[in-house]
This record gives sequence, structure tokens and C-alpha cells, in this order.
Amino acid sequence: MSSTSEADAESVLRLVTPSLDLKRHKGQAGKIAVIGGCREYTGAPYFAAISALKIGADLSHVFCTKDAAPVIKSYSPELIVHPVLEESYTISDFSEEERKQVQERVVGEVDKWMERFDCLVIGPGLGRDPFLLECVSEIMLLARKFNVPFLVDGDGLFLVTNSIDLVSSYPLAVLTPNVNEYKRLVQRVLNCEVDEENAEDQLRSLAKQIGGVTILRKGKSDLISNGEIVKSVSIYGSPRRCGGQGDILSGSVAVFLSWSQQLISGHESLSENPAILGCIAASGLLRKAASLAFTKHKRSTLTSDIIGCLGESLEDICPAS
Ligand SMILES: NC(=O)C1=CN([C@@H]2O[C@H](COP(=O)(O)OP(=O)(O)OC[C@H]3O[C@@H](n4cnc5c(N)ncnc54)[C@H](O)[C@@H]3O)[C@@H](O)[C@H]2O)[C@@H](O)CC1
Ligand SMILES: Nc1ncnc2c1ncn2[C@@H]1O[C@H](COP(=O)(O)OP(=O)(O)OP(=O)(O)O)[C@@H](O)[C@H]1O
Ligand SMILES: [Mg+2]
Repeated sequence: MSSTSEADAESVLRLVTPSLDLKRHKGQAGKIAVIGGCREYTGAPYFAAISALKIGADLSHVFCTKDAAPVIKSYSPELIVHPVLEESYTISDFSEEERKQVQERVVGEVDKWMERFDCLVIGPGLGRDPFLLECVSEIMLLARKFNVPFLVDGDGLFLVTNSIDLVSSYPLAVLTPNVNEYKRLVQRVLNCEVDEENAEDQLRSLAKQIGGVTILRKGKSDLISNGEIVKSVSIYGSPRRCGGQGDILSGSVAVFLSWSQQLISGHESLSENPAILGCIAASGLLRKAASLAFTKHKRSTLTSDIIGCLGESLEDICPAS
């Protein structure tokens, strides 16, 4: 039986957004890392990482391939960019032993930083190179070892859909599939097709089947479930469907999830699930920013215009002072 309720996204945003306090030091408002960026895609990891900063995180890192790094750095001096990922073509002449060494080096480069991160965003613009995805599987296992929450999006979902054990039963994992990514997840995990008539129940079953991970199914309404409850966020956004809006969402979920975790760990009386709160807050803010950007730019609204409206939209709900 379906029991979806529309979340009060503005109240959640007010609850989880920390006040700006002169006693807080750099890092306390969030340290986020995006794992993504390859020869084809440099925009997606940039959108995710810069959105995290624009909302209020203190530090935003990007771990990408060597080709992508100078491009991403040139978009913004605010991002800390690590050119560490390798694609198969750079190691095509290598022996099995040498490939193993490269993999260990790649994973070691992320390992050095792992404990410092509040949340990882795995997948925006990652590409689908098999060697690169093998390394990213190891990075997911490492995050689990250190109990670092992670969100999986884009090509990260391609990896996870084919190796569901990577996220299975990890309560700190959030999946943010778009229409295609959701279809593939449902087919692979539930062995059936997407059922729009019973969308909420199917989402709940999917999240339960993957061991209680949180899933945010993007669409006309965003639907969120951890296998127990289902929440929706349907406030009006924008009729423009330009690429990159999902990347804003992924960086935003990472920040709000970190803030929700901080809030809940300081208040024993709060029993909410930080991943669910993070998804509701991010979805609500993205939609509000998209709506504002559309009123300003109409048909020419682009992802960068929506990013430009994140601060104003959050300020409207939670004034800085
Ligand atoms: N500027 C950039 O660098 C961007 C890179 N991106 C990256 O591109 C890679 C692939 O992601 P995609 O989202 O394109 O992959 P998808 O597997 O979602 O494929 C997109 C395809 O689905 C179709 N489609 C979209 N919405 C649909 C709907 N409602 N019903 C039916 N078909 C629909 C589109 O026409 C397109 O052909 C990822 O790594 C992603 O992160 C995207 O995030 C967009 C921005
Ligand atoms: N049909 C729709 N009507 C209104 N809002 C939508 C619709 N589809 C998506 N959205 C909004 O856009 C956000 C991004 O969803 P989308 O499906 O575009 O992700 P995506 O395909 O992963 O994007 P990206 O291009 O970044 O990869 C969602 O969180 C939702 O708020
Ligand atoms: Mg996407």
C-alpha cells in the first residue's frame, strides 16, 4: 500500500542548514569530494563540486583523470583538483602486474584524503572505462571501511547497477538515478520493468532489496525512499531540461547530508534519517533555484544560471543573519 507524503522541503532546509558562527573553523561546514571527470566530461564534476561550495561547504575536491584536471582547474580556482584517475588507454601496454600497481597508486591517492571527507559524490562525468571503474569500485570499498557517506550518480550508477554489492546494505549510500538510470536499476535488481502506477511501492521495494540504501528517483516529482518511508518533493522547478541539473543535485545532497549528520549526532532526540533529510533539502533547493533562474533567463536558462541562483534561493529560506 502506498503512503507517500509530500515533504516540507523548506522546513527541512531550515532545520539542517547550520547558522554562520564566528567560532566555527574552516572545514566544519563540510568537506566534499567528487570522484568524476574524464576526457569526455569535465562539466559534470565541476557543476557538482561548485554547487557544494555555493551552498556553503568549506572545501570541495575533485578526483579526475589527468586530461580532465587542467580543464576543471581552469573553470574555477576554488576547487582542489587531483589528477589521479587513469583510463585504459594510458596503460594499454602495461602487464597485469603493472596495471595492479597503477590501481594501487590510484586508490592510495584517494586513501590519503578519505578520512577528511564528510561525503563523496561518485560518478558525475566519470565515463565508463573498465579500468577506471575498477579503481572506483575499490574507492567505494575504502569509503565503506572508513564509514564515509557517499552518493552515486551518473556513470557511478552504471558501475553499481552491474555490481550491486558495492552499495548493498550500506546505510550511508545514496543513489540519485535519472529516468534511464532508474530503469536499468529496476531491471537489474527487481527483474521487472518500471511500474508508474505503483511508483512509490516499487521505489520502496528497490531500496529495501538493496539493503536499505537511500534512493532519490529524479523526475517531475523527486521521490525519495530508504526502503521504509517514501517522500516526494514536487514544488515547481523549471520547464528547462538542460543537462547538468542532476549534477547540481548530487553536490547539494552531499552537503545537506553532511549537515544533517552533524545535526543529528548532536541531538539524541532527533530520529530522522540524515540521508533522507539531505535528499529532501537538496531537491527543494534545486527546484527553487531552477524556478528563479527560469524567471530571469527563460528559454536560455542553463545549469550555470541555476548554480548562480543557489545562494539567493537558500538565503530566502535561511537568511545568513
Ligand atoms: N556538461 C557535462 O559534462 C555533463 C555531463 N554529464 C555526464 O554525462 C554522462 C552520461 O549521463 P546522461 O545523463 O547523459 O546519461 P543517460 O544514460 O541518462 O542518457 C541520456 C540519454 O537519455 C535520453 N533521455 C533523457 N531524459 C529522458 C526521458 N525522460 N525519457 C527518455 N529518454 C530520456 C536523452 O535524450 C539521452 O539520449 C554522465 O557521466 C553524466 O554525469 C551529464 O551530467 C550532463 C552534463
Ligand atoms: N520532468 C521534470 N519536471 C520538473 N523537474 C524535473 C523533471 N525532470 C527532472 N527534474 C528536476 O531536475 C533535477 C535533475 O533531474 P534530471 O532527470 O535532469 O537528472 P540527470 O539526467 O541526472 O541530469 P544531468 O544532466 O545532470 O545528468 C531533478 O532533481 C528534478 O528536480
Ligand atoms: Mg545525471
